[in-house]
Amino acid sequence: MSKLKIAVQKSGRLNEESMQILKNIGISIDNGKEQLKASARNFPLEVFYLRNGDIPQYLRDGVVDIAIIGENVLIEKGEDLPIVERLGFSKCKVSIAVPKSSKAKCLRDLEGKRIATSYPNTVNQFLEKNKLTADLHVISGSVEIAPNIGLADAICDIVSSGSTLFKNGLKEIEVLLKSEAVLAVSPKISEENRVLLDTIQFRMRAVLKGQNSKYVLLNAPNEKLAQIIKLLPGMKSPTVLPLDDKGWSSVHSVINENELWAVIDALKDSGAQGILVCPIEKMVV
Ligand SMILES: Nc1ncnc2c1ncn2[C@@H]1O[C@H](COP(=O)(O)OP(=O)(O)OP(=O)(O)O)[C@@H](O)[C@H]1O
Ligand SMILES: O=P(O)(O)OC[C@H]1O[C@H](OP(=O)(O)OP(=O)(O)O)[C@H](O)[C@@H]1O
Ligand SMILES: [Mg+2]
Repeated sequence: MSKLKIAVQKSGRLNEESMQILKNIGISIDNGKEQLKASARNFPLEVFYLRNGDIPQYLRDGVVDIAIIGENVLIEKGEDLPIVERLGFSKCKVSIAVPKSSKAKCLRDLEGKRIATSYPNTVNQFLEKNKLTADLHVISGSVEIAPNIGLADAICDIVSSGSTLFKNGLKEIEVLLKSEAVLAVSPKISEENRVLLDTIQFRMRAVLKGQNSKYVLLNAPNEKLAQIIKLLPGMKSPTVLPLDDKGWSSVHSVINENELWAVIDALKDSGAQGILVCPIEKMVV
């Protein structure tokens, strides 16, 4: 029987959450991180532990069928590779920053200047689009130090909380792209393995949808029910059950996490009491 081959980052920021997603979709991996390759016990899946930056080439060559990878790395090295799922973690930006004392306020002020980066293709594409030229210095890490040691006038690197920029006396002047972990696919995946991928994607969507939603239970006086139900769309419509206390009902529904607090405020204003919010593990719609 054919096995689906998935690449995950061997170690680093993506590893833990990538393995957690596989666990959440019910796949248990024999612990073989040291072996660089491991098999799933209960699904036809092989896990390859690789460097994030090497994964686009492995996908292109068909060495692996799918991968959990930073979108920024795909934009830098694998724009030809399709993304089939956005996984919602490792969110970051790729930005241009300059020393706080610099007069440069936007990309235009960097014409002819030196930019240090680990993302040369991303920077070059952006410069070309804006009809600018700059002198790129490609370095593989600790990019934020480059202006302080006189190597560059600006940098282009990953920004998340902004604390690395702050600690190095830099300010962001341009966001080139926003990134998160994604599921990417090899153009060489076989038909047989695509069927396995469909199963993985179905399960991942159920987990992601669950993570973005909350199960809400509340008590409401019956005369306020109509108003309260209007605030709660639910998966189909809210469940309404009578309470032992005559004149009261229990209302159950599902709410998107982004809207949660606004809806709770409205529910309270409409007379809802005893509001409980519970996590949802999986949600199949
Ligand atoms: N500070 C951050 N906050 C959020 N996400 C980040 C941050 N830094 C990196 N990432 C994301 O996590 C991915 C992996 O980053 P990490 O630093 O672990 O590895 P890397 O050095 O880019 O890759 P490699 O595995 O090739 O060594 C990045 O490609 C990016 O998508
Ligand atoms: O805005 P912040 O929250 O400070 O995050 C940004 C920093 O995080 C990443 O480095 P990382 O810690 O992964 O180290 P690395 O350069 O060794 O990969 C990235 O290269 C930035 O330096
Ligand atoms: Mg890093």
